[in-house]
This record gives sequence, C-alpha cells and structure tokens, in this order.
Amino acid sequence: MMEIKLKNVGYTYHLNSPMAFTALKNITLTFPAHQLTAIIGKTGSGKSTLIKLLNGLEIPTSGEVVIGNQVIDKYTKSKQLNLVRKNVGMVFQFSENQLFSETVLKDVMFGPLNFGKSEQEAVELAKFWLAKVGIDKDLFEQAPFELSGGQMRCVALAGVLACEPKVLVLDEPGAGLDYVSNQNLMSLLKKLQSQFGLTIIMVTHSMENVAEFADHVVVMKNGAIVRQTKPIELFSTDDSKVELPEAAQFYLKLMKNHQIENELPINKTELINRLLKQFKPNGGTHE
Ligand SMILES: Nc1ncnc2c1ncn2[C@@H]1O[C@H](COP(=O)(O)OP(=O)(O)OP(=O)(O)O)[C@@H](O)[C@H]1O
Repeated sequence: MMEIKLKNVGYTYHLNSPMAFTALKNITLTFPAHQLTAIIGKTGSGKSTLIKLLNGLEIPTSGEVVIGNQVIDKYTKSKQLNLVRKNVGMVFQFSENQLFSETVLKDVMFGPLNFGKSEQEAVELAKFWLAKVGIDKDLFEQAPFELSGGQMRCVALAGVLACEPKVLVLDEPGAGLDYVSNQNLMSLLKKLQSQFGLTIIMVTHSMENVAEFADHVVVMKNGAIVRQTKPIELFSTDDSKVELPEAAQFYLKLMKNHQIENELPINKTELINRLLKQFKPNGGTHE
C-alpha cells in the first residue's frame, strides 16, 4: 500500500527562459493508498503534467512529491528515480501503440528484465500478469499487433503490472474503447486494486468512469486543484464556484432534472440509476 503526497508543488515548463509557462501552481494533495482517484478537468488544466510528476518523468520546479518514503524535489537527480519508477507504473494513453516486441510474452517480459529480474523470473511474471488481465495462453507467442485493440491494451497493462508497481497511474485508460471494452477494463482495474492493494490514479474525461469506478475525484482548473471529493458529491452538489468540465456539469444537471433520462442512451440511464441508488439506498431505480 502506498500513498502519494504533493506538498506545494509547482511546475513550470521551460523554466528560466522567455518561453516559461507555469502549468501547475502550488498543489497540495494526497492520493490515498489503495483507492482509485480520478483526475478530471478541462483540456489544458494540467492533468497530464501532474501525472508526469508521479513517477519522475518530470521533476517539480517547486515543492515536493512524496512517494512512499521517497521525496522528489528540484534537487533530485535522475539516477535517484529508479525506485520511484519501479513503485509507480505509468500506463500512457493508447498504450497499445507502445508494444514493440515480436511476441506478447516478450513484450511483457521487457519491464521485469529492465528492472533486473532473471529471464526465468521475467517469464513467470509475464505469464502471471497476462493471465490476470485475461489474455489466453494461446496468444502468448503471437505478435502483439495481431491482437484486437482491447487485447493489446491489456497486454500493455500487463507489461506495467509485471514490474510489480504499488501505484498504477493511467492516462485516459478507456480512450477510444467501445462501451463494453471500457467497462471490462475498468472492472479489471477495480479487481486488481482490491486483490493487490494497488493505489490507482487515472486521468479521465469519462464521467461514467468517475461515477461508477472512482473512490475519490480531483478537479483541476488552470493548473490548480479546485475540488477533491467523492464522485457522488461531485455530481450532487452544485458548487458554482467550481467550473466543472462540461461532462460533469451535464451529470449534475441530470441529477437535478432526471426526468429527461428517457432520451439518454442506455449506459447513461444505468449510470443515473446507480447514482440514484446511492442517494436512496432502498431503491431509486427509474425505468
Ligand atoms: N512541453 C510543454 N511546453 C510548454 N507548455 C506545455 C507543455 N506541455 C503542456 N504545456 C502546457 O501546460 C498546460 C497543461 O497541459 P497538460 O497537457 O498538462 O493539460 P491537460 O489537462 O492534460 O490537457 P488535455 O486534457 O488536453 O490532455 C497547457 O496550457 C499546455 O499548453
């Protein structure tokens, strides 16, 4: 179990140059251990910059990021970041595009080998995690690009999990997936969260994913954190001081005015039913 804390963190691109741009401003925030935190916010609000600080891809230009018992600040050198990169696995957007080995198994072995595991240990880790993400062993010797998009994304996820991170950071895990594939992937992440005590942090534009799967939601605006709450509170409290992304405003409006749900596609109707159930634990389903 591992939490990540940010203390007065700032990040400026092209520091000390005329092109300097401050993307993160004085952020103090905790990503609780063993929870799934969703980061939402309008485009350009700083979400991707923030997650790059969580595994040392970028170093804060002010303040500190505390990962377990390691502190990262502007004095941290890149060679001090190996443990952080081992503890915090990063799954990039459209991660399937990063598969490159000739077989599925070799692709998943790459990370463990890189972190010093023996060939035999890497094979075992790869087989274990491929099974966990639902990849059949008949596919292990196949070229990754012969798999479906959803399967390729699961192989990429297995490649990160095979490095045995304590924290998993994902940038838009469901981007481009159809509804069922997205649900399958998110359900898998929730299962891994509880089975292995993973701390999961994901950037998402999907309010369905926030409502259904997140334990905690962080709202960003102009490089700052404007709200941290439980999803149900985000969608039920009209805080006009916080400018929510349009999709979240949409759900907020739905919650206040749910008679229009018949016009919605089924998945959104289901979502509202789930939200209503949370409001009214003894019922609340509306057809
Ligand atoms: N390499 C860079 N150099 C200078 N500015 C950058 C760089 N990368 C991002 N920015 C700026 O930092 C701000 C935050 O960008 P970031 O990518 O973190 O936002 P985001 O919330 O992830 O956006 P999106 O939802 O579109 O992915 C934006 O104004 C962006 O233009």
